[in-house]
Amino acid sequence: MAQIEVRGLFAAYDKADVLHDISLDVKPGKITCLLGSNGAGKSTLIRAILGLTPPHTGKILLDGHDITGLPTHKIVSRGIAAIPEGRKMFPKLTVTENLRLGAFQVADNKVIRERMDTVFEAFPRLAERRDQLAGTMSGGEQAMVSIGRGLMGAPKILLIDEPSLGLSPLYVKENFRIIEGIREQGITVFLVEQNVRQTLAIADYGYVLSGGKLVGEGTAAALSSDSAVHAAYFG
Ligand SMILES: Nc1ncnc2c1ncn2[C@@H]1O[C@H](COP(=O)(O)OP(=O)(O)OP(=O)(O)O)[C@@H](O)[C@H]1O
Repeated sequence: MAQIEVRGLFAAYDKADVLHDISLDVKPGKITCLLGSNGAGKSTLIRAILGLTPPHTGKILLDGHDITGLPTHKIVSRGIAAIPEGRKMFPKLTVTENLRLGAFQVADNKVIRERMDTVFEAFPRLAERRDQLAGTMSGGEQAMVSIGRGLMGAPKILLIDEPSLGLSPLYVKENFRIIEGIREQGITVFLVEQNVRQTLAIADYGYVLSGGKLVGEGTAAALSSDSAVHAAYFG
């Protein structure tokens, strides 16, 4: 069974229709990607899953339970964490303080310390810079803080919105390697991206969104050799 099932979803902002009849599955322990160019509706789908932009038609199931229309805090408390586009963080707080905020619902300091140790193991650079103000870190390091903060909630599912945005190729490579490591920990990943080549190199399965509609899907290997995907994204 898929961990997230989206069925016949339509979503709109006021009168502007954005998503049309979206159905997709996010399988447990896999990296599922959603590829699409600017304005395709990728972030809107993440918002719909999180209950921030509830769909006007269609359903979203989490582990077989209907979560459509639930408030965001209830959805998040069922084990979904989201890493927003643009590495939103608190620039005047240290790395440790930013990470701590990712576990705000946890009262036990021992649990918090253990989770932080796990994050520092995954990101040795954050361990070295744990007392640095996050706003003074490089873009790639801020991306690590952002992913690390998501992991502090010990999610079952991580929704990641365009982690490669604005990063140098070296940092993109490093962050994508980290996302592969997240899958190795058994965490389900839904990765929304424009960077087709790098995304398909780590994903298991993918969907292609264009103008708010799904125009393709398949295994990462199949999508890599799909002529329509190539025409749309590789030029
Ligand atoms: N709050 C909003 N109110 C009205 N329209 C919106 C709002 N947010 C997004 N849109 C519109 O919805 C469409 C899809 O936007 P969305 O952010 O989901 O696309 P995206 O694929 O994530 O794009 P990008 O890669 O540029 O972030 C766009 O036409 C955008 O202008």
